[in-house]
Amino acid sequence: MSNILEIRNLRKQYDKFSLKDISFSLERGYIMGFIGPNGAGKSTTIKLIMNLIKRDSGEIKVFGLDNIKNEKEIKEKIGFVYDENYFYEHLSILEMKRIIAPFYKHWDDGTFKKYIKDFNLPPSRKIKDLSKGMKMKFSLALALSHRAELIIMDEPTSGLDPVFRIEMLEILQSLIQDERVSVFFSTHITTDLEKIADYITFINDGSIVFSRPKDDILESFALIKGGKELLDKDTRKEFLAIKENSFGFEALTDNTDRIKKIFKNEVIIERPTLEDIMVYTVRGEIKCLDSY
Ligand SMILES: Nc1ncnc2c1ncn2[C@@H]1O[C@H](COP(=O)(O)OP(=O)(O)OP(=O)(O)O)[C@@H](O)[C@H]1O
Repeated sequence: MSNILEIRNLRKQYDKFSLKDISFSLERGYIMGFIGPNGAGKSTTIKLIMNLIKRDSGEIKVFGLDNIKNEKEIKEKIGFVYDENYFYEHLSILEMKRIIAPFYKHWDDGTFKKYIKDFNLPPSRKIKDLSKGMKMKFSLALALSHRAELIIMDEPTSGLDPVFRIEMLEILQSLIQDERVSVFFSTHITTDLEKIADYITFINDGSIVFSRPKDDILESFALIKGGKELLDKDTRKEFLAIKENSFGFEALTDNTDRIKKIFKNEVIIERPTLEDIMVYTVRGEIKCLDSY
C-alpha cells in the first residue's frame, strides 16, 4: 500500500511547546482523524505539512515527495481547508474563485459551481459578509474543485450547524470512494470520527499517543467500573487512568484479559468511546505525575 502522507521524526520547538519527534503515516484511500486536547500540536503539525512554518528536523513526504523541495507540485494535489481566513475579505465568492482557480492545472469549474449550489453559497456575497460556516463551505468547495488527492482540514466541522456537519461528513466519506483520495483532518468532535474515520492519530503535549485503525482502538481499550474497595496500591497500577468518586471507580485499560483475570466478575467491562479514551489518557498522565 502506498502512503499518501508520511511523517518521520518531525520536530518543532517553540518557546513553551515542542513537537517531539512525531511519526505517523496515512495510506491512499482512507480517512484519518487527528485528535488531541487544546494546544496539543495539531495545527502546528498541519502547518508543517503545508510548509506554512519551518520544521526544525524530520521528514514530511506527501505523495512520496518531500513537502518543501516539491511544494508546488504537491500543493496542486492537496485540498486545504483551514479555519483561519486566508481570503481577501473585500472580494465576493466568485471574484475570489477567479483569483484562486488559475493556480491549479486541474481546476474544474463545473465541480465548483455544483458545490456552490449544493452548499447554498451566494456567489456574489463578499467574503467579509459570510458566516464562519459559509467560509468553511467555500473553502471546502475550492478544495474539492481541483481534483485534490489529499484533503487536509484543520477543524473543519467546528462552528458548523449539525445538519451541514453531517452533510460534510457524508461528502468526505463519498470522496474516498475514489480510492486515490485520502482525507486528514483535525477535530475536537470525536463522534464525527466515530462515524467516518478509518484511522485515528492522537497527539498529546506534542507527542503521538497512538496512530492506529479506529476499530482496533475501540476494541483494544475498555472502561472498567467497580467498587472502591477493589482499588489498592497494586491494583491501581493495572489501569492507564482512574476516575474515582465516593461510590466507586471508572478506569481505562488496554489489557482487558488481565483485568478479567484479576477482578473476575467483580467489575463491569464496557466499550469506551473515543472521547473516553482521549479524556482518560490526557488526565491519566496528569494523575501519574500526581501519584507516583
Ligand atoms: N508561533 C508560535 N509561537 C510560539 N508558540 C506557538 C506558536 N504557534 C503555536 N504555539 C504554541 O504551540 C502549542 C500547540 O499549538 P497548536 O495550535 O498546534 O495546538 P492545537 O492542538 O492545534 O490546539 P487547538 O485544539 O486549541 O487548536 C500551543 O501551546 C501554542 O501556544
